[in-house]
Amino acid sequence: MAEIHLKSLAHSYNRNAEKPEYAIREMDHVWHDGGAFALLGPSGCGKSTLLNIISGLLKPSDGEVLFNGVKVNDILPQDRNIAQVFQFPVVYDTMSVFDNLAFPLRNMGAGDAKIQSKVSEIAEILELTDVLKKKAANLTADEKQKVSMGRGLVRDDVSAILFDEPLTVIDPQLKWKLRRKLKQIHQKFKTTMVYVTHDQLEASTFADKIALMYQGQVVQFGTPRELFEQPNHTFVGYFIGSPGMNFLEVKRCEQGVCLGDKIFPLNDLEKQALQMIDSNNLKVGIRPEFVHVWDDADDSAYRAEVEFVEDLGTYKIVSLRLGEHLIKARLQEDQKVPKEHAFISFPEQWLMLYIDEFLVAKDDHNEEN
Ligand SMILES: Nc1ncnc2c1ncn2[C@@H]1O[C@H](COP(=O)(O)OP(=O)(O)OP(=O)(O)O)[C@@H](O)[C@H]1O
Repeated sequence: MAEIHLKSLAHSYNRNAEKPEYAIREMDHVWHDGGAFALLGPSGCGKSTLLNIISGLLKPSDGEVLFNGVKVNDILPQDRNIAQVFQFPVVYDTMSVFDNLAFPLRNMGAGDAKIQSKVSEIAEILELTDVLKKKAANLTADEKQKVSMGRGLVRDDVSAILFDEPLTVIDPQLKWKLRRKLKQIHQKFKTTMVYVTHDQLEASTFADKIALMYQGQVVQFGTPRELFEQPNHTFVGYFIGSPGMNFLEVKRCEQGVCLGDKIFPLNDLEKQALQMIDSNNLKVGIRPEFVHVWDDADDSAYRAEVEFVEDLGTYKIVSLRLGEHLIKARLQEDQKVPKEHAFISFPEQWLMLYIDEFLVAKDDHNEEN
């Protein structure tokens, strides 16, 4: 197992072009030894590129990849001791399921007893025991992908296991089950695992920590809760949550920042940041879950017009018009649904200030990044 450090890493597929474009923009990132991580982000943000750089399928144009402090840039993929599971099954059709699973172990010279016990163990977890003797060619697509995953999981001496959207071809029912199984496997073997996905639910159920990528960089690395409660960039706010965070453009005013004639009070750190950074790109962000919706006026509440209500079964999302802004609020099942207008307020604790799209921390306890 290994700690994987990406040091001043950058990658361009057309580095020699007059104006090279960077799929990975310079970044530093550490995947700690033994963690279960998700690499989450929209299509084209650079997830697969990053994974292929770690496994060695791609050589970065700049920077270093370090495994436990040792530079591996020039080490071939097969010598990096990494297992990689791809989006589509990679199995040997002519071999039995047992032989497919045994393949990585035989390659490393494992003895028969070890092969037998590891293959049985992994087959049992992935519910492949009944098909061990079957030819891989005769399996369903789901089963083939389980075999592919099993081949990634069967060795316990790997530095890391990289999963590149491994559940794409899997039936939705089984997807959920396999995610739980992967989590169990991680808890049992504690191998460093990096799981690429563009699905936030998949990332949150699998990973202890999520690296959210945007335009070739990791913009936030934290627990699912940290990404939800304190998105450190407006993109994280938009991308995480369903629906995403509300952002309101605000202006500087004497007591803090203002939306029309309403003042959003700031704490000392936020005020300091506002003084230090000379920018008028100012936004406040609040999650729909934290917007309070009232029937009656109150000093701190804004009157907003109800535009529409979406009923999502166990909760409702109400869209409220406040001047030029459309604000979404999440109402619990038992909450009264406003008809034409409502009063909304934003609890200070959950109101975040963004300057030039970056969060101004409310306190000094910076999360490890
Ligand atoms: N082989 C390649 N040659 C040139 N450009 C590439 C190549 N592979 C990827 N790119 C570009 O690099 C950027 C990052 O792509 P990458 O596939 O890493 O993103 P991704 O986040 O994995 O996307 P997806 O979720 O759609 O797979 C994109 O702009 C893509 O067009």
